Amino acid sequence: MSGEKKPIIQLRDIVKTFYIGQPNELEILHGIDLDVYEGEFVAIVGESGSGKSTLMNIVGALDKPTQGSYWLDGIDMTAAKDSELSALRCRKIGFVFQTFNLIGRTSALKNVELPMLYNGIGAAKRTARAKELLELVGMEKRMNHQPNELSGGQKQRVAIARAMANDPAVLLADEPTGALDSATGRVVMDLFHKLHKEQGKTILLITHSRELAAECERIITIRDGCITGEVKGGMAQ
Ligand SMILES: Nc1ncnc2c1ncn2[C@@H]1O[C@H](COP(=O)(O)OP(=O)(O)OP(=O)(O)O)[C@@H](O)[C@H]1O
Repeated sequence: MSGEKKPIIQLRDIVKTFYIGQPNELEILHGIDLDVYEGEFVAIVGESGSGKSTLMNIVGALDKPTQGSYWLDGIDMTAAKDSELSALRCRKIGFVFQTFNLIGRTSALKNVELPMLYNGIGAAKRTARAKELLELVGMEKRMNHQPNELSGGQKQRVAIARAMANDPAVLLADEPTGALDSATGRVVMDLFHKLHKEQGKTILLITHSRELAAECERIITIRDGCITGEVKGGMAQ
């Protein structure tokens, strides 16, 4: 139907159990249902150990649920073979981690080019897009610097440019400001707002910060592996 928003992420009855040696198993997620719509900026909050990263790993196709179904941008991710998942991850998901996870001993530019290299994009196009993205995040003057020559906030801006490289369906950010002081965290959060507003990016943000979560459109609370609350944030109309 026209005017209706398209769900980008659809999770149904997601259960995740970890086997910690026979006969013990630990059920961490107990039947999560969640829809995230195209262009939404959603925060996931919850106490330490509540299952946020476990859920993110499933959404990011880094891990499979024990039970339930997961559709990403119209693709049944639970039916995808392991051999297909890495290509899907590369094209559909942009990851931003607390600890940046940039490749050392290579430039910011090459770091941003890397996901495009994996995606089979030619050298000239890769470099041009990486430069554009570094400009978008205000890092064009540092494109030849290696990660160890950058501040934490600068590293995170490069990591965000890298996450955007293949124009993913969704940006997954797991505590992206967790290793930054509050002023630098503010710059990074403003960058997510910019990508959301100007590029219409769908963003799923895990944060411990209730203040940052309150800036998003929707705030989902996870407690002991269940979604226990959902409220509109400051950005919601
Ligand atoms: N591979 C694993 N094997 C066994 N237990 C695990 C595994 N991964 C996570 N857990 C357990 O699952 C629970 C949820 O962990 P998770 O990392 O998802 O929490 P979180 O909400 O992201 O916490 P934090 O905010 O501290 O990062 C924890 O009790 C953790 O010990």
